Amino acid sequence: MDLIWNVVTAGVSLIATICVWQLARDFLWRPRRLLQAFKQQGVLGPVPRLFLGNLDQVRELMAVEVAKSSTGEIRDDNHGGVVAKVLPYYAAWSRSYGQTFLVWWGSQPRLMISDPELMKEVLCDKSGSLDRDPGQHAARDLFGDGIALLTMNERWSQKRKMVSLAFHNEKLKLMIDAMVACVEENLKQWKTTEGPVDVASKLRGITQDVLCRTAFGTSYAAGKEVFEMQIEQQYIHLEWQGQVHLPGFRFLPTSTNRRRWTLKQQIDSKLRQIVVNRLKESSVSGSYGKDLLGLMLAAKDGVLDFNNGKKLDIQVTMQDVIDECKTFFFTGQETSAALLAWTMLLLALNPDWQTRLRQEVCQVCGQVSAPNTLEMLGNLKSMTMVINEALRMYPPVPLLNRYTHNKVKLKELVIPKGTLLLVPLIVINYNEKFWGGDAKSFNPNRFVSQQQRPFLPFSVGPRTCVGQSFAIIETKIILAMILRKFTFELSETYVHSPFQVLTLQPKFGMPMNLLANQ
Ligand code: HEM
Repeated sequence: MDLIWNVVTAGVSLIATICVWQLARDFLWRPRRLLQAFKQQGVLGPVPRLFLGNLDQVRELMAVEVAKSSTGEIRDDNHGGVVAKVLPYYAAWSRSYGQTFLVWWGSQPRLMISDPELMKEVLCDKSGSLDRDPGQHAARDLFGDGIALLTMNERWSQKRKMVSLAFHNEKLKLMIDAMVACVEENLKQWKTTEGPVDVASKLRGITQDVLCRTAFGTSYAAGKEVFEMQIEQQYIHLEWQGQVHLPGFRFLPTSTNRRRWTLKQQIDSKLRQIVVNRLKESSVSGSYGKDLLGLMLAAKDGVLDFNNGKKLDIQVTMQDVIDECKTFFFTGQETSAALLAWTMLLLALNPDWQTRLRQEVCQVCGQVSAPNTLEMLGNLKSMTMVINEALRMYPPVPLLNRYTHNKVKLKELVIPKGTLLLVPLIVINYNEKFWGGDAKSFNPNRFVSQQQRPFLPFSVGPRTCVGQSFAIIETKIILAMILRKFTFELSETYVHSPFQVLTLQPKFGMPMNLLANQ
């Protein structure tokens, strides 16, 4: 008995010693060593506190910004405070520590990089040293092992090739009619008589429906529950981001973890059902279909041909298909819905541009109800300028990150392994050096001609957005059809609070008054 007791005591003591040693290493020695290494290179930042790092200060700065939001704030069309609202800690600490500074998320060092040259160097890296953060467990619930979270290995590269096939221009052309029909149906539900309408949530409904029909060939009803659960996952991810977790915490049966596991299991099961339905349909029709889901199933069966007799070098499993479905269910609609909502805000605040765009749509479309060819969409020149200006002022993905898997040298700066590099796309969009003295104001004319400026709303380099063309086509169709049908004004109740969950959302929705056009 004594022997067993002694063995158990020794085991427990050993585990406790290892835990204490790991905690001391992660929260004391390593931060001290890294702080010193950065300081010697002239990189400074706010003083981190034991255990939390700068997290409580970040949370406090964000709460202050949200509390400042008011109904009258944006009426003068001055968007100067957007960076401070979206990244309050950037606004506060770049003033004291410069463009490149260090913050601590618990024991993780995060290096803010806002010099455009360095940003591009980071995003274009193909060595594999700068890649996805392996610690994003809550984000993994959302994307699974889909391409958005895989590190840039051969598997990622092959899968990326596979999904990119679904978004070639030839494929996109075939989606246009389905998009138009879907938007038409959705806009019938938009009422002009019921007071302010939250266009942000309505737009999300449209982009979700468009994605279900065009990429997955399924009804909105089949996808709706998945979207709702993904929104919940997104908020869990946000909560997770604001906390420090001890190693192994994600395996404990806390209420949040139990909810995470349930959501994951339910989403997997709903998506599996969509896939099984397609398999049943294909056994009758003899084809998987040419949309994203069809291509993935063809790849799973090894019959996907890259048009030149080449097949995928990797094996695609059912779980791979489900994980890519998760990735595209999320990335394929949240971002476009955000872009549309911010574009509508800017057009509501600038009625002259709203009228100009409406006239352009009528002129380009003539008798047809919507721009339904790539040519027509290309002819919407003023709309392209307005969309670019919205992407500049309210980028749906305002902040990117890359994790250093090895020690990395960027210009003169040596960055230790295990640092998260923060790349705030939104910051360069308001830099007067590139955009002139009116960078804080809405001025689509700045996009009349192509100029060499750092403008990266869809990122750059190997991980650039695969859905960019799909997003632009969809945005133009939806906006054109709304403009034809309605004139819109911002409601008095609108509270301006751009807020990053994963994408940039209006925190309190976007209520607008809709007036039916004659
Ligand atoms: C206005 C709309 C959109 C914006 C602003 C946007 C922006 C971005 C950005 C900035 C990235 C790069 C992330 C990084 O470098 O870490 C990205 C990646 C991605 N986007 Fe988009 N996106 C949009 C729409 C879409 C749509 C409609 C789809 C799909 C139909 C999509 C699918 C993806 C995927 C799968 C990735 C991950 C690519 C990879 O990691 O290899 N996006 N997007």
